[in-house]
Amino acid sequence: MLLEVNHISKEYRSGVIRTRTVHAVQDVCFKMNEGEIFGLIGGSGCGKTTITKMILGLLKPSEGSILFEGRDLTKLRKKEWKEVRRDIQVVFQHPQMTFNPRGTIRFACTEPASNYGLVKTREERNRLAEELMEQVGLTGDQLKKYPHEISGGQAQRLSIIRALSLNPKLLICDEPTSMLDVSVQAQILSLLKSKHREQGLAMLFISHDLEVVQSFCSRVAVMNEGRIVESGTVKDVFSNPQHAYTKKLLRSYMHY
Ligand SMILES: Nc1ncnc2c1ncn2[C@@H]1O[C@H](COP(=O)(O)OP(=O)(O)OP(=O)(O)O)[C@@H](O)[C@H]1O
Repeated sequence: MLLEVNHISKEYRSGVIRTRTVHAVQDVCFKMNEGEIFGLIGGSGCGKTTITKMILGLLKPSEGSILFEGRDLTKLRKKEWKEVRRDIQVVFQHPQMTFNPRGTIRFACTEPASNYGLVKTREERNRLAEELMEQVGLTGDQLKKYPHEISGGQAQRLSIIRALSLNPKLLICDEPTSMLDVSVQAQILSLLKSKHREQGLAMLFISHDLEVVQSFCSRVAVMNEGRIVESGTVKDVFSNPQHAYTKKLLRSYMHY
């Protein structure tokens, strides 16, 4: 088993005078096999990003455990996290935000591999940058540009390819195509699919785009108000939804 999310919950407390508790994630469980593409769907505010942040160690669950290859991520020390984070990479909705705005594309491409000492010399960095650019169909002269000077689709392709330069076992895709127009979406999905095939990459694919999830994922979990209300193979969930919320979600998608 690659990832086991066991009964995790997360509460946020906000407000100073009138404190308010938001139960963002409640008793969520799911498992992912090596090389699997697992979809997480649900409406806005249902807790998808909170789950992502907990898997990445950016937030600590209030309860529960997250096992990655059998290691409990909620108990790792900072130094141990650096090792694990090489195996768990993430692609966000807004790729530009993941790049340092003052660094060139050349710097952005090679930053993760440099941080892990995979490329050391200037020549190695340049070679890697050119290789990565080629893989996403960008030309060498774009290496001198800054992140804001390339298109959203180009930036997303780069953020994927640079995350994959570390050869991770799990890629978390948090709404990776929702800001892009349809033709660019297709390019991103085909890039992800080919990496899944070539590298046996597992993906946790978070999206509210049911069409994409249906064509891309093998299993899916449906979230509503912080809880998983239903999960199963994409085929079963989409053809025979059991929970009222799933039926409602699918009705708007395929006139169920
Ligand atoms: N830092 C925070 N403080 C207080 N409440 C928060 C915080 N972050 C998220 N929440 C609340 O927790 C709930 C879950 O948020 P989360 O961002 O995980 O949902 P989501 O499914 O990713 O939503 P979206 O699709 O809109 O990004 C929401 O009600 C949100 O308002």
